[in-house]
Amino acid sequence: MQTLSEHGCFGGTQGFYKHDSAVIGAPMKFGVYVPPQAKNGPVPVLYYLAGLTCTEETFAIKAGAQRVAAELGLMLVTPDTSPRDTGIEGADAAWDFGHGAGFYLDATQSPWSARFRMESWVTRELRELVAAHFPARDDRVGLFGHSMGGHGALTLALRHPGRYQSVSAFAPIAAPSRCPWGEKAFTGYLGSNRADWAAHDATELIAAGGRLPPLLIDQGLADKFLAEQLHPHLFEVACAQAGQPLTLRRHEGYDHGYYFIATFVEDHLRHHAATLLA
Ligand SMILES: N[C@@H](CCC(=O)N[C@@H](CSC=O)C(=O)NCC(=O)O)C(=O)O
Repeated sequence: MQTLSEHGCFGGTQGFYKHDSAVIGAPMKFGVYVPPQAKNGPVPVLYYLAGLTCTEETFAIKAGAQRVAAELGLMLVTPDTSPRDTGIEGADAAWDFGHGAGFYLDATQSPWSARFRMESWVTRELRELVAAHFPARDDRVGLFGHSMGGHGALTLALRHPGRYQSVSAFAPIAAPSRCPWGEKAFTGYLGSNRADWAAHDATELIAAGGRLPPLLIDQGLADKFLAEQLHPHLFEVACAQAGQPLTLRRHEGYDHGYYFIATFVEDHLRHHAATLLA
């Protein structure tokens, strides 16, 4: 593991790192905020999965989460959103597919399947790396994310029961099989058989019996992607029918960006802390 940079932040350290990923077969970057409490022993860890076009730096720079993470004693881990510089033809052709748009799944379709293995990287390899190199409690791990990363948080927690003790999302792509972003990504990464998509669709996974810890989701009502891409109402119905506890908060005047996330990020950290620090 290579340290790219480290910065003092609210008594802890915000760092950015790179390692040679075996599952992806290429270097991968990630950020870690280590709170001051980690000087006294391992602390709970909260993974944040970012959205389309973002990097491992976006949340660390824009969300302003470190102050509350330092108060609560939570480590924050921010993975990059895809492999980079893969050389795969078409990987830079669009902002919603390929580089910066890994969708937190392991692609099954060539040529993407050779490198785009974000699910294995985030849930297994990166987690083992963080547990080995940072004062992290691997038995107290939460997961949240935004948009594509909100989809990732919901689906990875559903696909790996018991691995994440707390889950939340900002404006997640909540029914990806039924929106243009998800249809494009799933066709490219998983193929055109829609039956294969359900295992990566949070709404379908809940309907099929998947369960999560009580969920917090925030959604801005001035979000330009809400009507066409996000479909939280479909996820809400699936949760209600399944008895999945969900607090879905809709906020007038908030769009899809990081001003929205910065406004509500403290609530999400406290939601996770209530479980991870209990
Ligand atoms: N380039 C796009 C806008 C891309 C965008 O809005 N990305 C979102 C995530 S969208 C879903 O995953 C984001 O988080 N961007 C980073 C930011 O700093 O806001 C366009 O042209 O509309």
